[in-house]
Amino acid sequence: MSGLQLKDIRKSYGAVDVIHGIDLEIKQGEFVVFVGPSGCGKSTLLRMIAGLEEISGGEMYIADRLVNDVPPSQRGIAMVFQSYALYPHMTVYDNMAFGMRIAKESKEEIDRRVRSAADILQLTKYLDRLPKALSGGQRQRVAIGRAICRDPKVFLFDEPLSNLDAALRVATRIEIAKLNEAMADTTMIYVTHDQVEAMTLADRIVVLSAGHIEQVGPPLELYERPANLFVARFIGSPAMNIIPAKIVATGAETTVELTGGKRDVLDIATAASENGKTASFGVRPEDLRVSTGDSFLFEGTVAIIEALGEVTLLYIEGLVANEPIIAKIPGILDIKRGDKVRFTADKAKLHLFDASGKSYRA
Ligand SMILES: Nc1ncnc2c1ncn2[C@@H]1O[C@H](COP(=O)(O)OP(=O)(O)OP(=O)(O)O)[C@@H](O)[C@H]1O
Repeated sequence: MSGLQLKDIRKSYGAVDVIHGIDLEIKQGEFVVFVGPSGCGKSTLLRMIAGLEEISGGEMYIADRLVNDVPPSQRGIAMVFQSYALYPHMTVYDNMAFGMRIAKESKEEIDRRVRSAADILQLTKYLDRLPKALSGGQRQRVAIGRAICRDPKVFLFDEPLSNLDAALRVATRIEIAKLNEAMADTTMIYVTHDQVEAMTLADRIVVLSAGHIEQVGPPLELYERPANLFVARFIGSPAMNIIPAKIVATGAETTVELTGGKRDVLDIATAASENGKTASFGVRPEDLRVSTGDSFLFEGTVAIIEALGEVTLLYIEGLVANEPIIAKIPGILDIKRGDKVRFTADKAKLHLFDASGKSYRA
């Protein structure tokens, strides 16, 4: 049984098209994270799944039932927002029980579900408290608990951790990961700006840009094999370094000439027709190593050093105009500002994209 199916889903506000035809199948029990730059349509898509926004075109199925015209309350979904929206005058217990009381569930069933949700979220000892006597993280857990009590088929999260401070974010993120394990049959869809949340929580990440899907896949697949420049730059922090290049030899391996004239051989196959074309050479900051020998990918002058103890970030100038190349090297380095440094990386970690941004590896 399919958890959720989106077929050519579209959204327009008047004459403005914001979602341009999304096709996506989400399995029951899967945890899917939507990421993308501000304004790409993540929230709009989530709100269409919830039934809070009308669908302008296409078909949406939840558990194999067409839901385009089904009201939110009958879709079997529960949504958790960044603002927890608890009732301030009600205890934690009553906040969690509220929806079930409206739905006229029996007292016993309400009690069973509230206590089970409180147990999963470690809220049992707070059940008699009012929201004002809870921390932000605890309040967000109550909001999640309230959603669990509805026993949804699909759980939607719209940046649920963005109002929490750093330590609480981590703790609540771990709670959500545990919740996902405890509710293995419940499909979860999660919108975030946070790379770590996306990478750690998702079974699959959906990268959106300007109302369409750029790539869908497990987090490490997107990290290791981005299908295009957009995904390469979006997944990973600091972002992948991109150096303009020209293809000068093709075949099972490809030789490129970087801006500045250095030639490198990549173990990426290209067709003869690609010879002479402009391309983008990519390497992640954490994949770069300082080279002491004659073999290196490129060299540049160190403009800024950020020594964080655990790692050192080197900002290298002289290769790409107005955009330093960043190297993230473990430990503390004996390198000074102004030093000329050569860098290398494993061949398997190098990326090459064509002029339209498509990866030659994919
Ligand atoms: N009611 C509306 N009328 C017109 N345009 C809208 C409306 N709501 C959203 N939009 C537009 O739709 C696009 C998608 O918005 P949406 O909020 O889904 O983006 P998002 O990816 O969630 O952004 P953010 O990360 O900033 O929350 C944006 O360009 C936005 O300006």
